[in-house]
Amino acid sequence: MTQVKICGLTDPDLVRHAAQSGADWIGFVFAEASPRFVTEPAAASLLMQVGPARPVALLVDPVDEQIDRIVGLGFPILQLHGQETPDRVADIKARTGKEIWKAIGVAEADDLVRVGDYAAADRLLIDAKPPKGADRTGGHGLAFDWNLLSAWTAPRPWLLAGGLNPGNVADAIRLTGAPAVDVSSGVERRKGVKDRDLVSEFLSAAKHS
Ligand SMILES: O=C(O)c1ccccc1N[C@@H]1O[C@H](COP(=O)(O)O)[C@@H](O)[C@H]1O
Repeated sequence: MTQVKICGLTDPDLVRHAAQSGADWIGFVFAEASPRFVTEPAAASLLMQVGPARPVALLVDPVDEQIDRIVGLGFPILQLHGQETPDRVADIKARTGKEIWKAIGVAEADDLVRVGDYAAADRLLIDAKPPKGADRTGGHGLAFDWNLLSAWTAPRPWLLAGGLNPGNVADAIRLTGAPAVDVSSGVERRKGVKDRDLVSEFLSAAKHS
């Protein structure tokens, strides 16, 4: 069954709802430019609501001090969504011993070549590139051309992200063979505010495809 991450939750009821509805992972965004930003104290309290889902800390080019604080909160998984190099990802893996995900922005076939360099990442998150001049590296609700993945062999476990929603996630899984998917904007009616029904619909569509 396809695994699902719901990312960018800020409300304890929604965290409980996503977990009880079958989300495998729940993501918390520690990037201040994001409309889904959570402070570390807020995250500490949201973490108590994740139930059987696994929490993921989304970080953008984090310094060591931030990493240490986030690990101290109890996050078992760090999603690196900035310009982290393969060496920096390896450093963070060695420093924390935690499960590390590395997001890769894709717009053309060449973008997939460099994923092989990220040998220290436990999982790759294949996402659309942000629009030019954007103030943040993800969470724009934009998809890339999924056909780029149809003949791609992933070097390690991976998730598909970027512009997914309840209406397109089944097609995306069918076309790309993604074993796991990640959504943020596609389960919101207002930017940064998750919608219970859309979260349920997304989980149902992804899990039944
Ligand atoms: O969600 C954000 O605001 C965000 C900010 C900075 C980096 C990444 C962010 N979100 C991640 O972007 C992808 C795709 O999101 P969307 O579904 O297209 O809105 C996803 O991995 C989010 O975790």
